[in-house]
Amino acid sequence: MSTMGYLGPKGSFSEEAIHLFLTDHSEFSLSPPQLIPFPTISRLLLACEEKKIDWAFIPLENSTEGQVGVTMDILGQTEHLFISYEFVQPIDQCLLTHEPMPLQQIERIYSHEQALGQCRDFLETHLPQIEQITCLSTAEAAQRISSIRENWAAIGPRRAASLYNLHILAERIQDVVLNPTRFVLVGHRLADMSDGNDKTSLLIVANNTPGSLYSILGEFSKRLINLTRIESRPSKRKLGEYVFFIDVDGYVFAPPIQEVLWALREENISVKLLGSYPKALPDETIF
Ligand SMILES: O=C(O)C(=O)C[C@]1(C(=O)O)C=C[C@@H](O)C=C1
Repeated sequence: MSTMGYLGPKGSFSEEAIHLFLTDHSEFSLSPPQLIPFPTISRLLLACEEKKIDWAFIPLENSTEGQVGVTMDILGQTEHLFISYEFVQPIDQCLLTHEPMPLQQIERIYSHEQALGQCRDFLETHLPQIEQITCLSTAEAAQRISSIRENWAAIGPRRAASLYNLHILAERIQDVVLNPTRFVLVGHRLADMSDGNDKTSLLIVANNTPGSLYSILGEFSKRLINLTRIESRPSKRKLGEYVFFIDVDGYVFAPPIQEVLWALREENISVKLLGSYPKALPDETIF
């Protein structure tokens, strides 16, 4: 039986998404993986890198709050991991308490930083000046408040309420109704080419010289390769130095992408392949 890790404990958005992902992907149905919760995304990815687990299912970005920095940084540092699938899941945030109570009675609010960020307007409007406590996941927040009978609240998934015996005081409190998160499944080998609807994720370290990013993007543009995402993260070496996460349409062994990789190598630009995998959503989908 294979093993698949996720950000736990039970009742996290990651756990909810992993179940839906597995239902959608029949290739896992003959022999469903054993699901293993991890307390942090770093530990999860490092366990996968060290081959203690076969797969890691991790959040990468959210439409409201943006990139999950830790996922991007560690994916950039690991050497033997590839993104094999992506999965997009709508996220509805709930306000969870022990029992029904007026909002004004809440004294503290616990959640994961992504969830707090996704509900910033709600918190500013309805719970200004309330102490916010950042937890390792939304489910960990629900678990923490469930064991202490204070006027504390957690923000997290609806399912966490039933698992941790909490009351749902408010639903869909995220600032934007459509609030999808993109998760990726990371494993040890490059995925095979699919039916032609693949994308390739690359990490590119641009030189800090005039026009460097422009010339990198030019290599894709010259070959009519469509870029679907470009994000930067600090290089962590020097203030103002960045690395770029670029997603492009196509499988990595497609000749135009191979030509770009050769051209960049000739310009001494370092490129790391993060994976080539089937796109989760058709191009025209607006979430
Ligand atoms: O805290 C959780 O429940 C998670 O699974 C993590 C996470 C994230 O890091 O993006 C997953 C989906 C939501 O966007 C909020 C939190």
